[in-house]
Amino acid sequence: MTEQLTIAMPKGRIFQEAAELLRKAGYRLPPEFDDSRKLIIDVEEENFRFILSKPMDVATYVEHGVADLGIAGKDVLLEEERDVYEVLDLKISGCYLAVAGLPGTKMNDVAPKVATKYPNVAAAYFREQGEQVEIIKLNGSIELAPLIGLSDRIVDIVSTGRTLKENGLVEYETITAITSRLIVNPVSYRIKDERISEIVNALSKVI
Ligand SMILES: Nc1ncnc2c1ncn2[C@@H]1O[C@H](COP(=O)(O)OP(=O)(O)OP(=O)(O)O)[C@@H](O)[C@H]1O
Ligand SMILES: O=P(O)(O)OC[C@H]1O[C@H](OP(=O)(O)OP(=O)(O)O)[C@H](O)[C@@H]1O
Repeated sequence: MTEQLTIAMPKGRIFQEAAELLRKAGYRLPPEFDDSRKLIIDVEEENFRFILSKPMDVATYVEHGVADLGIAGKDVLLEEERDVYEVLDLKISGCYLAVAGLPGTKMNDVAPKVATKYPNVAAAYFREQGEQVEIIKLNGSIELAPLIGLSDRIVDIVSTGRTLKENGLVEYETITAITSRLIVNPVSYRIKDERISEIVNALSKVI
């Protein structure tokens, strides 16, 4: 009997693409994967336990070792800097992080404000540019901030660009490209190396 692997999956946008990739790699996932409110799904045949968490929390479960593996957006990994190994770029859920704002505007000379869901990434980016900014943490609808005068700029995810366009905002700088990654708990990586290598190899072939 092979040892069980616990895999933290992000609910939301990444989930379907990640499930599709696992299926392509030859893993048989039950119908619950397609339509269920369950947060733990055991797949006995593969000896997998899937836990379904918020995307921002995947790396937390993996760092603490309650999940051996996880699938997380690079944006989350940059923001949280968890103690996990990033072993594979799954090349799914592609998007990028950018600085945006109202067109034809300059950042305020005194204490310019930047609204974002990614305060660490944004602070590091502006520090590297030698610009002192005040970071305002928001949890969503980031594009609202410059429209309503809360901030001069935002740092947010852009995918199709539709949200920026429909809100009359423009992109000023691209920070970095984002895809989803396979992450591993460092202890699991040592003690469950065979099973983990197996899944990494299977996924590598279908990326
Ligand atoms: N257009 C996009 N907007 C946001 N995230 C995207 C986009 N495209 C791909 N992603 C990836 O999906 C992840 C976020 O997924 P999702 O939007 O389902 O979660 P969330 O932001 O926690 O959602 P919620 O709005 O429920 O809090 C990001 O970490 C990123 O890697
Ligand atoms: O370039 P686009 O394809 O328009 O995608 C980018 C938008 O999608 C995300 O928001 P989400 O839909 O997750 O809502 P949120 O603002 O509540 O986080 C992101 O924060 C942008 O607002």
